[in-house]
Amino acid sequence: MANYNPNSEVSDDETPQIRDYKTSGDIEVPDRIIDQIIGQEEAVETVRKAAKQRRNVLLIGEPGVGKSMLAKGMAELLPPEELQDILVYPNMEDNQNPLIGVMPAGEGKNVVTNYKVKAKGQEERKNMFMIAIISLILVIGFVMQQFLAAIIAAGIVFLALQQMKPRSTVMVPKLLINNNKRNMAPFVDATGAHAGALLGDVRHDPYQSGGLGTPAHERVEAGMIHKANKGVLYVDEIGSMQMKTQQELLTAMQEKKYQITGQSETSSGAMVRSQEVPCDFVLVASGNLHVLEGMHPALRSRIRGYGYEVFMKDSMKDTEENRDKLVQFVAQEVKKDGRIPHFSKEAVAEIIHEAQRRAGKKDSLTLKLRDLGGLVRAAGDIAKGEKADHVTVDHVLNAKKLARTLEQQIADRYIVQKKRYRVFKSEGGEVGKVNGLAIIGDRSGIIMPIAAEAAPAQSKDEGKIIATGKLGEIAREAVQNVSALVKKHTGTDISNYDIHIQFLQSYEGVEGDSASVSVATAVVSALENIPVDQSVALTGSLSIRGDVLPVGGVTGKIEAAAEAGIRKVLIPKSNMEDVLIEERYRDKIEIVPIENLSEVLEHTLSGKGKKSLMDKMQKITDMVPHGILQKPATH
Ligand SMILES: Nc1ncnc2c1ncn2[C@@H]1O[C@H](COP(=O)(O)OP(=O)(O)OP(=O)(O)O)[C@@H](O)[C@H]1O
Repeated sequence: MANYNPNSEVSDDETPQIRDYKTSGDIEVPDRIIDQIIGQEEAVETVRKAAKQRRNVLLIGEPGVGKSMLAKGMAELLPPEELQDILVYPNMEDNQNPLIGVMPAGEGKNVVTNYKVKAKGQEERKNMFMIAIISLILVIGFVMQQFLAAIIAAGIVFLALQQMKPRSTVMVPKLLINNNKRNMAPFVDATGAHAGALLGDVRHDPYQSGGLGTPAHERVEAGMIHKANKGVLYVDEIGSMQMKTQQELLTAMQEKKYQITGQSETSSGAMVRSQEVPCDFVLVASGNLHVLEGMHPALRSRIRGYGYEVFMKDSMKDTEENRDKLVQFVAQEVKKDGRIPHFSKEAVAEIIHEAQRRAGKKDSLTLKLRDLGGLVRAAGDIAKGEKADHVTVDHVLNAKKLARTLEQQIADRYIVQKKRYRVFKSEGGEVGKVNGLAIIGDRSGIIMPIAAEAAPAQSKDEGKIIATGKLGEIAREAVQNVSALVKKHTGTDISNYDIHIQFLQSYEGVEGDSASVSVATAVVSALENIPVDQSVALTGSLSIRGDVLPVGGVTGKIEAAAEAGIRKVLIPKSNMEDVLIEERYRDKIEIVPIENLSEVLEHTLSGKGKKSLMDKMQKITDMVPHGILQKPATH
């Protein structure tokens, strides 16, 4: 693995020497979608196997990691020679039950053409007959010098024949599924489709009686399950599909054929029901883990029993081989976009650097490639706007500033607003108030100020923990965890107090489980009446033993703290290797690794009372060397 230090500026010798190329334009992009999928080797392998055996697949994973790409790739692997055309014929015996014809792809069009020729011939013969009769009447009338009578008689005969003229006996079938000239099995994305679009429908006809209406067979519309016959039917977020529709989907999957009927009960289409229409598709369902909750159990068990379930990766190891794949990814995205210039080698390296940052953990590269593709396009647009020959590092850096996600923009606004209204401070000391850190969305950090107040318990039996809002549960848990520690080591019994916890102006989308260390600090400060240094912000999850456990999104949190003017940030020691903050923040903020609550208090508490509390704790630590409150490390 090349010694690529992401925390330093990209320079020549740090640029991954992955391939001999000048710009991404020199990189070959594979033709097949399946070969373009990066970092999901197991999933690709499974899909290859599933395609061979025509098995259904359930893909579970984060958004934008390549689920729909895999489904498309699978369609490419299915044999196109099996494709069929499907025709709907009128049923002379039962108009409401149109007949279905299936033939190899390409033949359907010829059949319809033959029928049209026949129908046209029949129509022409009928018209000739009518013209002959009318001409005869007119000739006889003229010969008998009865002009008016002849014209009237011709008119009456014309109308009578028109009225009596039987409907053409040759009714042209409708080409329901046309696979003519298709060189790949169909890929049909049925995400969010309603029942009619998915299962087929029969259109309403207001003139259904009296012979004026459109024949039933012409009103039959194929559903996506039929269009996906011999190909792939892809349904993302399958759990949000109505249960009844999922049930019907399962039936179609098992039977491999499904009758088409009008989906609306009040429509005349509901009276029509076609013969069974083939729908021999492979289902590729996808979504995140929550999707399983909304999934019909029988459908899930069908896939489990007769198919494959795949959990997609959201990051890959940071190896030279995998960085190579990201080079290919950049080339692919540029080619797919078709309008932006190619990337210089250094600009590609900057994208790889961003992939490392976005992975949020040590030695990893993100596989949330839809988002990374967004950065590629944004940088490309900037370069194109400047009429540059290729995209440079500066273009990528500018794109990172400009193409901020919604969550990043919300996070920025939060910082500005909270600063303006002084919801948090970045200097001085305050009792019971802590600058916690949280993440919104994927990786955007925000300051989440937490305030605690301790008052003697109102109830005689036991004090209460009063914490409201979405994060209340986390606060209660954190206080419960810390209560044993506090009692044992400071002598203060939390149960004698009512503890109020408030997340100041917290945002609903915040992931809060990493706030427990901050909550505990706020509570200790409030109970002991010792101020907390407001130039410090912290994140970490607290165990009941007082250990600080790792959390997610440390890079985003540290950057948010630096942005907010905080000078020191405490993060779990085990997260240190996940830190990949941008160069511009490096001198602004000190990052301190913490392992236990003692260290947290050592770095956060300030002023009067701190020394005596720490001394008290130190004594106990000396007595219990491997206890919960270990000796604070010196940093
Ligand atoms: N593993 C990957 N390899 C290459 N490109 C990828 C990969 N994952 C995502 N992409 C890029 O991101 C785009 C979106 O990916 P895709 O639609 O397959 O994601 P998804 O997992 O289906 O997401 P969602 O569930 O939100 O639809 C792709 O068109 C491709 O440009």
